Amino acid sequence: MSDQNAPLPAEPKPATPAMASTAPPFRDLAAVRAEIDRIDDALHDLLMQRADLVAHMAASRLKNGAPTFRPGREALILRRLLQRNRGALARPALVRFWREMIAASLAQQGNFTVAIPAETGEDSCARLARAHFGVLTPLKLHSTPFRALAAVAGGESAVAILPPPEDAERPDPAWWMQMEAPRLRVVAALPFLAAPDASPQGYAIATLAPEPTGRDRSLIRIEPGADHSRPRIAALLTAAGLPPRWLIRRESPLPMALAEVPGFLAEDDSRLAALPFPRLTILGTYAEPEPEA
Ligand SMILES: O=C(O)C(=O)C[C@]1(C(=O)O)C=C[C@@H](O)C=C1
Repeated sequence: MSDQNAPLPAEPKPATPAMASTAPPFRDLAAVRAEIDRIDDALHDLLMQRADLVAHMAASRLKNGAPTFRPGREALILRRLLQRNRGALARPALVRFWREMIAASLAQQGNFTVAIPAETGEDSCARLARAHFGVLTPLKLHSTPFRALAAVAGGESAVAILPPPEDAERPDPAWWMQMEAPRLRVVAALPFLAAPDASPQGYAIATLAPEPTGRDRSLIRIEPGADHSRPRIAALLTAAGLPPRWLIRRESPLPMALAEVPGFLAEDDSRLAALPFPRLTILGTYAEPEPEA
């Protein structure tokens, strides 16, 4: 037997059937479509099983009164799937499918609406809310970000999606300056799939306890002292082991700064104790977004 005809070493077995090649050598269109129908049936069976499990979880009080919306758990699900994603399925498509699926299971577990401030523009909160909570989740429009926050604080909506903070001076206080923390907390940065150095296009705010995911970021609001310029605040945070990814400062109606720092920051974190600011509030902690490509 020549080398050419020698039996080939066995192909390494895929770790799971899902990782097997999905492009068998079909010769005619009808055969490919029959295979697609077979896969659709299998997917549908699994989706029904998933929905039944969620229904069981909701009905059996397995969650024991815990909130329906678990942004940390959602981030962990998506991270795990993105990690195992292979072949032709694009990462944005994968995230799209699962966001719709998760939105469906949120809807299954009770009334779930998203509060957003009325606005226009391509990067609007409505577009982010649709991308994150799917096309069927009801969006409730409010005249201002504060009213959207009040709807969440009052239990009318489960979550608000608000625009990213900007340091441009405006007559009105920004939402982050008046947000009632820790009752309200930033629980997600959107979109979840983003360029590694991109700033979030919006934030999700809810009345939830923080949940670490292993790779998180935290938002801290600082009421600075007289000698705490923006560079000085950045230097103090860095010296304390909390180098800001970004930092903004507003002067009106009161001097206030907001910093995003890497990691999951708890109220009792020793790094906070050393900081000399008159007041510091953790506004939230959330999963670091995953890279698009
Ligand atoms: O794990 C839960 O607690 C669920 O409610 C299930 C589920 C999901 O569909 O996977 C739905 C909503 C939560 O935000 C997180 C996860």
